[in-house]
Amino acid sequence: AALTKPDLEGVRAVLRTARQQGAPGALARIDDRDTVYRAVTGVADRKTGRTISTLDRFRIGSVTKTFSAVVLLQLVDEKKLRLDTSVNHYLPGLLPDDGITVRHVLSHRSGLYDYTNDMFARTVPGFEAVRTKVFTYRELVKRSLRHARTNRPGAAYSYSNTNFVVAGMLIEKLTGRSVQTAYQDRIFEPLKLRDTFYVHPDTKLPGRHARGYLTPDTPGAALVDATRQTTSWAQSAGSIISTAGDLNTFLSALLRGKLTSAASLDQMQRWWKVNSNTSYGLGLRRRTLSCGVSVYGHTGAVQGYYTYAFTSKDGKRSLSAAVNTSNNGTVLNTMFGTLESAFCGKRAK
Ligand SMILES: CC1(C)S[C@@H]2[C@H](NC(=O)CCCC[C@H](NC(=O)C[NH3+])C(=O)[O-])C(=O)N2[C@H]1C(=O)[O-]
Repeated sequence: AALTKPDLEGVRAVLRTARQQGAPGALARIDDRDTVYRAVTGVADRKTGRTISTLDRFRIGSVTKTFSAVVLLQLVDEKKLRLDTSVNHYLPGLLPDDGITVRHVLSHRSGLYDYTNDMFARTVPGFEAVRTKVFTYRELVKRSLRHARTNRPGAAYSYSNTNFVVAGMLIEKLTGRSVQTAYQDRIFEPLKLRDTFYVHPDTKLPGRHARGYLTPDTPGAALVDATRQTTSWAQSAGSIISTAGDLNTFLSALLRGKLTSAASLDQMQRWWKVNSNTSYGLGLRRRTLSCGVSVYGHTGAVQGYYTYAFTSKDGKRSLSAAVNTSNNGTVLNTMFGTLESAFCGKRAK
């Protein structure tokens, strides 16, 4: 059934609320077939007061995981990788359990502990300790393996950044090139995502961008400008920089079958139930909204930025929304409302 018209006023109201709840700036862009809707409120830069724009680039956090999953599914299409084969077959000796397969990793069912739990237990000290650090993939996996696994391979969903660090290692091993080259050659270039970059370990966001502000754990404490960081703690799990428009192009192309075979897109959508309205496939989330419409994409949380990037089943309507703050659960929850307004339209009065 055709979607009801997006409720742009509803999106604007959500962004205003997010700003009242502590986001310096908020933006949203809906691409609905050939119609573009834009909404912004607040500032990209608290010092200069520059108004935020949907043209501003920002860190997309774990929306990066969908890009990494797409590259690996393209390698499946090229017969270089099998989803139900052990990770250790491709990366001998990496993991302590040969039973962990590529599919377990991409669906957060490997049981590998999330090293960021330790790293960011205390938000600002944790961030300051790593913001200029450069980690190897192996160092990050090693941090994870200091802990017991959360579940037997395949037995349960347990979100872990470690899984998409392993995904990055698989990409580099199987292509013989960096993940930056893989993203650029396989996704950014073909889709002409001119505002999308993987610059790790450079700390700067290229060109026009929103500055990101980390909310400290202490209520009322001043925001911390977190814009400059290597994001080396994240890499193939969370280091891509993009814009709302490019993310909409990416997710629409993905769901319209432009990036992988139909068989691989089906594999990405073999859903594991996370809670009553959310399921996870392979680097892809499905959210079922109050109006019964399901949307497909990912969310992201990286110091200074929250992102929602989702598209309809046929890829014809996409919404990306972002705020330039993080560690503010109220704002993260409020921003879910952009999905409701974009895909469910005006609430029936
Ligand atoms: C599951 C999530 C929300 S968390 C996960 C990943 N981001 C991280 O793991 C970083 C978490 C620390 C970020 C930091 N928080 C703290 O330090 C809290 N002590 C902040 O808010 O800036 C990402 O992105 N994912 C989101 C996702 O997939 O939606």
